[in-house]
Amino acid sequence: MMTSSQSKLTCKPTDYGPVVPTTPLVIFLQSVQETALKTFGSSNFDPKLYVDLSLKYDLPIVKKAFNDLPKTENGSVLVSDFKGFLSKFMNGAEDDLEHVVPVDYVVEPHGFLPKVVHKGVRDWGLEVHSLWKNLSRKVSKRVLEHPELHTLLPLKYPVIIPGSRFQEVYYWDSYWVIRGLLASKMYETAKGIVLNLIGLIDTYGYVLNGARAYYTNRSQPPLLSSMVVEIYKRTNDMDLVKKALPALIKEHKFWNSGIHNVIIEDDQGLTHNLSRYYAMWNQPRPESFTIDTETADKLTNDCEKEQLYRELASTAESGWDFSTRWMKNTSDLATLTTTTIVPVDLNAFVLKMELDITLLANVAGETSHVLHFNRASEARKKAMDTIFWNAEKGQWFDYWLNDSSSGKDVYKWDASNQNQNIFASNFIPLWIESFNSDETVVKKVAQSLESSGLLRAAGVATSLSNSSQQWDFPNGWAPVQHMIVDGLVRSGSKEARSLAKDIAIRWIRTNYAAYKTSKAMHEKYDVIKCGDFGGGGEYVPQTGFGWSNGVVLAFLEEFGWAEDLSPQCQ
Ligand SMILES: OC[C@H]1O[C@H](O[C@H]2O[C@H](CO)[C@@H](O)[C@H](O)[C@H]2O)[C@H](O)[C@@H](O)[C@@H]1O
Repeated sequence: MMTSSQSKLTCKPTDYGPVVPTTPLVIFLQSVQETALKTFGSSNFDPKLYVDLSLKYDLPIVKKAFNDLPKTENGSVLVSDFKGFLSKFMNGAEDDLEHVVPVDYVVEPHGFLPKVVHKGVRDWGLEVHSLWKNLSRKVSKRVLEHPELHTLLPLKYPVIIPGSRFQEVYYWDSYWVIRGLLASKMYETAKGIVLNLIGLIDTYGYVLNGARAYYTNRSQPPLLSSMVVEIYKRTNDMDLVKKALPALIKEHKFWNSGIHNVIIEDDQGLTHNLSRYYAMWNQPRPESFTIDTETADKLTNDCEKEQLYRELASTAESGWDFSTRWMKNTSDLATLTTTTIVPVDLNAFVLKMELDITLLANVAGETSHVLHFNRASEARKKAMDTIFWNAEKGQWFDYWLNDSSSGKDVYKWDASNQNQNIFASNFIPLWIESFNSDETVVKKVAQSLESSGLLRAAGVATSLSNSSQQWDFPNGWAPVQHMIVDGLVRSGSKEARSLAKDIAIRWIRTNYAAYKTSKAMHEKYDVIKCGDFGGGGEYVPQTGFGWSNGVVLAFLEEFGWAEDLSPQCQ
C-alpha cells in the first residue's frame, strides 16, 4: 500500500490517505477505454465495458498492437482498425463467465412461499425464483488458468450477479440476493456466495466492492455478518460459523481503524468512535475513468482533482453512487464530500456486525469474543444515540465533520452538523435490535417515516431530492427499504408491522405491475412508467435485477398474499 505522501504529487492538506495500487492490466484497459470513447463517440458509451475485456495474449503483445494502431492527433483510431484490434486481441467480458444452473435449484422448492396463496402472485413468485438460473455464473476455466489476462477475480464458488452491465458479484447486493435465495431454499448457493466473500477477506483484508481487479481499493456497505446470520438461522450450519468468525473479526477491524475510524468528542467531554466510507484511491475509477476525468475537468489543481477522485471512489464504497446526500452543492457532483460525513447507515451496519459477531461467537463458544463485541456494540449504540439521534425529528441524521476541524484526530460535536435532509438511510437503525426493541423509539420513528414524504406509490424512495443522480428521487428506489421493513416487523409492534406491510405492498404491486406490463422479465435493470403504481409517472426498477428479485421474494415470504395484486395501471 502506498501513502499519498509517497505518490508523485504531494497533495497535503487536501488529499489524505492510502492508495492501493492497481494492476498494469487495468491501467492498459483504461487507455483502451479512452481510445474507444474518442473513436466511437459518447452516444451509448459504457466505459465499464472496456475494463471488463480480457486479453487473448500476454499484456506486452496486446499493448504493442494497441500502441501500433495509427492514431489521429486527438487519439482516435479508424473505427475499422479499432474493431479489428478488439476482435484479434481481446475477448468479450461475458467470456470470463459461464452460465451454471445452481446445484440446489428446483422448479418449485418444497415449502416455497407458503403464505402466498393467490394463484397469480404465486406464479409470479415462481418466475422470480426461476431468474436465479439466469443470474447464476461461475468463473470460466480460462480465468482460473490465466488470471493475469482478466480483470475478473477467480472466485471459487458460483455467484449470483446483479445482471445487465454488472457481470460480477457485488458485496452489498449479495445481502438481498441471499435473502431471496433463502426464500427459494437455495442454501448451498447462498453459502457459496458467502464463502467467496470470506475468501476476499482472506486475500485483501476486506470484502471488495465487487469481484474485479479494479475494485480492490474499496469495500461496500458491510453486510457479510447479516448474510452469515440469516443462513445460520435457517441451517444451523456450524461449519459456516467457524469459517466466518475470523473473517468477520478481520472485517470489523478494517471498518474501525485507520482512515475509516472517526473520533468525536461530545458536550460532556466523552469520546465516541464511529466509522466512515473512505476509499484507498485518488485517481478516476477505472470502470468510469472517462466520466470521472470529465467530472474533474473543471478543477484546475491536481491536488483538488485527487481529492475529488477519492470522494468519487468513497461514494462508490457507500453503495449510493451518486446522491445529493454526499454533495455540498446538490447540483454539482464535483462538490462530493463523502469522506467528511459520518453516515448513519454504515454505523448501523457496523453495529449489526458487532451484534452478529457476538451471536456467532456465542454459538461457537468463543467467550472472549462475546464479551469484546458485546462491549463494542454498547459503545456504538451510545455513540449513535449521541451523534446521530434527533429526538425532536424522530430520525438519525448523518453527521458532517466540520471543515475547520478536518485533519484533526478528535472532532468536537456540534448539533448544527447533523444533516437534517431526509434520506431513507435516516431510518435504517430501526433494523437493529438495539433500537427496534425500544417501543417509544419505534413509535416515534414510524410516525416520522410516515410523514417524511419518502413513502411513495412504489415504496420507500432513497431521498426527496429530485436530482439527476442515480440514488436520488425519482431513480433511487432503495433496496434498504427492505431493512426498514424488517426492522418494523422485528419490533413486534402491531402498528409497525402494518406500516411494514403497507411499504411491502407498494413495492410488490409496482414490481408485479412492471412484470405484467412488459409481459416479460428481463435480466437487465429496466424501468417502466406505470401510472397508478409508479405514483403518476415515477420510474421504478423492474424485477429481474439480482437485489430486486431478493427483496421481492423476501417480502412475499414475510407477508404472504391472499389478495390479488394485479396491476391497475394497464
Ligand atoms: O459503474 C459504476 C459503479 O457501478 C456500481 O454501482 C452500482 O451498481 C452496483 C451493482 O448493482 C450497486 O451495488 C451499487 O449500489 C450501484 O450504485 C459499483 O458498485 C460502483 O463501485 C461503480 O463505480
